[in-house]
Amino acid sequence: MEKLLIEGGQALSGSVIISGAKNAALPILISSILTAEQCTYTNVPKLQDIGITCQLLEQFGTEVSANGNEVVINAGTINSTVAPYDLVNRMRASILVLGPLLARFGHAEVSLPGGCAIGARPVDLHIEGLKKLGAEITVEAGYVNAKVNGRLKGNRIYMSTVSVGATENLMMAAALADGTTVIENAAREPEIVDLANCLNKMGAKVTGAGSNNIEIEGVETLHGCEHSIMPDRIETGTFLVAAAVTGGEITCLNTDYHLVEPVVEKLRDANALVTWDENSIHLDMRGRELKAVNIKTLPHPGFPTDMQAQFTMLNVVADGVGTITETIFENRFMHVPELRRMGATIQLEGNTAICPAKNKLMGAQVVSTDLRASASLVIAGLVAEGTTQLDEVYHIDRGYEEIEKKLVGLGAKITRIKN
Ligand SMILES: CC(=O)N[C@H]1[C@@H](OP(=O)(O)OP(=O)(O)OC[C@H]2O[C@@H](n3ccc(=O)[nH]c3=O)[C@H](O)[C@@H]2O)O[C@H](CO)[C@@H](O)[C@@H]1O
Ligand SMILES: C=C(OP(=O)(O)O)C(=O)O
Repeated sequence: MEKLLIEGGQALSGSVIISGAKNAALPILISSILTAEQCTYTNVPKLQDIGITCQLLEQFGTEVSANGNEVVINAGTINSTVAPYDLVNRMRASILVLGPLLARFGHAEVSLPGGCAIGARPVDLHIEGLKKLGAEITVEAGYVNAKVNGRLKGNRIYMSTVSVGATENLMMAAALADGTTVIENAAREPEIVDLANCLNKMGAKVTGAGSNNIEIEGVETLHGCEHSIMPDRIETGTFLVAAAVTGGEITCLNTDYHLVEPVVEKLRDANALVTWDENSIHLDMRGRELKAVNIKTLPHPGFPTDMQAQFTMLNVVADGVGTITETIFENRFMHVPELRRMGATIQLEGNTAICPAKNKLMGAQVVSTDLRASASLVIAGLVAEGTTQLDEVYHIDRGYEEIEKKLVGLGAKITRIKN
């Protein structure tokens, strides 16, 4: 198992290039299933989850070639519509293959992803939505078996809970359906907009992405495309928080302020000086006292749950009382016991984490439990006195491209130990 060793005490300083967004790249790579023509994607982050997605696509018979941050996929050669448990259980977003496989081939057999460290994460909305489009679906022996006679049929789908993944799955399925689909109470995340833009380049007719009513006029076939993945707003936010917490000064390049507005607002509440231009964001915390903030996670454009752990960590070392309420996932405070091992005082009351006062952290051996929990522990290691050993770093490799290389470039002392 690989570990990260982090020597605390360096203020981050300099520029960092932000990678393409994991959460946009996953559905977009999967959308290649919808066409028999070649699709070329650029600015794809080199991440463990991208590797698993490529393996999953290859398992269907798709031809995939990756060169740096470019991935070329030809799904004209698909000869299987089965997504097996051993790949799906390594990455929950694998469930996104269900809609595209069903829409193009009329059948799909996809393992249920199951829960993960942050919550039960059911897929009922994906299944109910596809049924509304005319699919016959049964769940047996841990697999979702879906089929349709002929094409899926466009319909009105009201989502009782705002779900990013279900919105994406249904958008992709509806793109090849017969007739028009309207997804009401759709998720509004920027990654949904990136997927819609990519689908439209393939000849789909999607309007309203980014609002809570998305309309998809189905077409008979889609064609290949070239698409550059949007910047990762969560990676951007994570570097900004790391710079704020260490009292540093950084510029995030190849990103977009509009993607991280809710995060930047909270950094300003925390007393950071933040400025931006068209594709960079600058944060300066030198000589400024970090202040605790109050946050409630919400679907976009609210504050993103994927930045909750990093801000919980910020509150641990900030002046004043900070309160963080998690409303999206029922178990997303796995970082709290690990932060406590480093000296953090955090009270957990239901779905709220209260940091009553400023703490001084000491390096310790801690363990990654999930992707963003790991990010918060890396940030903790950057400010703690002494050395922090972060175990099970594969979690962080799911979502941060070359994390230690980027941090070292900003002056951090961090090394990876490969056993
Ligand atoms: C690959 C990807 O893009 N992952 C993101 C995506 O996950 P994901 O798409 O899995 O998250 P959802 O938006 O679907 O989940 C939101 C809430 O809806 C619930 N739910 C979801 C589907 C369903 O069928 N039934 C149901 O009850 C979930 O348990 C959760 O409580 O959005 C989350 C919320 O912004 C982010 O934290 C993840 O980083
Ligand atoms: C929860 C996350 O991802 P996933 O949905 O892939 O587990 C995340 O990116 O923070």
